[in-house]
Amino acid sequence: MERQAAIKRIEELRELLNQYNYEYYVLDRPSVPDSEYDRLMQELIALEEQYPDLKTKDSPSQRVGGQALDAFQKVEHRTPMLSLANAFNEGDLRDFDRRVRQEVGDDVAYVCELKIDGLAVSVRYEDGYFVQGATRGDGVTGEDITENLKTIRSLPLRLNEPVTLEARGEAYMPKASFERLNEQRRQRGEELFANPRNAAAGSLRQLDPKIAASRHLDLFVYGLANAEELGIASHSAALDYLQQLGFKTNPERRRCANMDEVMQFVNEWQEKRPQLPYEIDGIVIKVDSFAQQEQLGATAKSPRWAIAYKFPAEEVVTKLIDIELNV
Ligand SMILES: CC(C)(C)c1nc(N2CCN(c3ncccn3)CC2)c2cc(C(N)=O)c(N)nc2n1
Repeated sequence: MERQAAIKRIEELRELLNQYNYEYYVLDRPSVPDSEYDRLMQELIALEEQYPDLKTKDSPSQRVGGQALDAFQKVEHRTPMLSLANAFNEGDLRDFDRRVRQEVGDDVAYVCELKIDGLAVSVRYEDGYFVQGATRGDGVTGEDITENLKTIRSLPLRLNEPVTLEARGEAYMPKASFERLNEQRRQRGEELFANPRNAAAGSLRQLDPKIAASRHLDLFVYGLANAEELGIASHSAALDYLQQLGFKTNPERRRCANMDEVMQFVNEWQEKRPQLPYEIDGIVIKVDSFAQQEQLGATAKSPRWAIAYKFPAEEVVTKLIDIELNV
């Protein structure tokens, strides 16, 4: 194909592949079969090989994984990635609620989110383009896993607006991908992954992005590191904004007016947890208003405006029940 035609065709392919990718991996509503997506991707890769100078950093072809790295570079997080204090029962949550109200008064709302059992990551965008992704690490210094994160189809390579931001999220391996991967490893006599979290961590620590691409990881974003700079007033508004930009946010979040509604959400998801296509290990509860978050501040380790309610470990409970019932 001659150059002018190639320029036009590459542009068409990019638009199509980005749209199909968004429908399939973010909306979970594909409009074309995988075979069509793969065919167009192969055509794009061939044209970019014929005209390498036409390849751009947000091209969908970046998702199949490039050269293997020798090592991961270190990345200093501009804003530290804090930890979360844990709650193990309703009493702990009531104590948290009391401390919050003592500080900010009774007019407080919470946002409840499923606590995805994966690996916390930070992703930076400049003028709308994905430029760097890193693991949480120790909260201050993480590892640059940009090339591996590009293989996560629900991570936009370019946002719907040309904004500069840093988003935080949880990379995870869906249960189905985990079962398929362990079945493959079983057949090859390889060591199995104990759970989807370990599998996701092991996959993102691969130096060869083609291996990461083969693991079908996914990502939910759950926050902005620089929300106040962007003039956003609450956590709910930040999540809505992230969704508008093209990120995948978890749909099962709920804004609660008090701790009774929070407990309802916690109990509901403790029951419904097995039906989810991914593993969760609890519920994260956050004060919604950023002004109130500011008032509450953070300890050296974790915010005073958020807490993680941890579910009892699922597998241990079932094993114990098995032993009891099948003695
Ligand atoms: C921004 C804050 C600090 C409030 C925050 N921090 C989180 N985490 C911190 C501790 N993390 C951590 N990881 C490893 C070692 C120590 N802490 C792992 C992420 C969140 C994790 C999830 C999730 N998993 O679904 C979520 N919906 N919201 C979060 N929000």
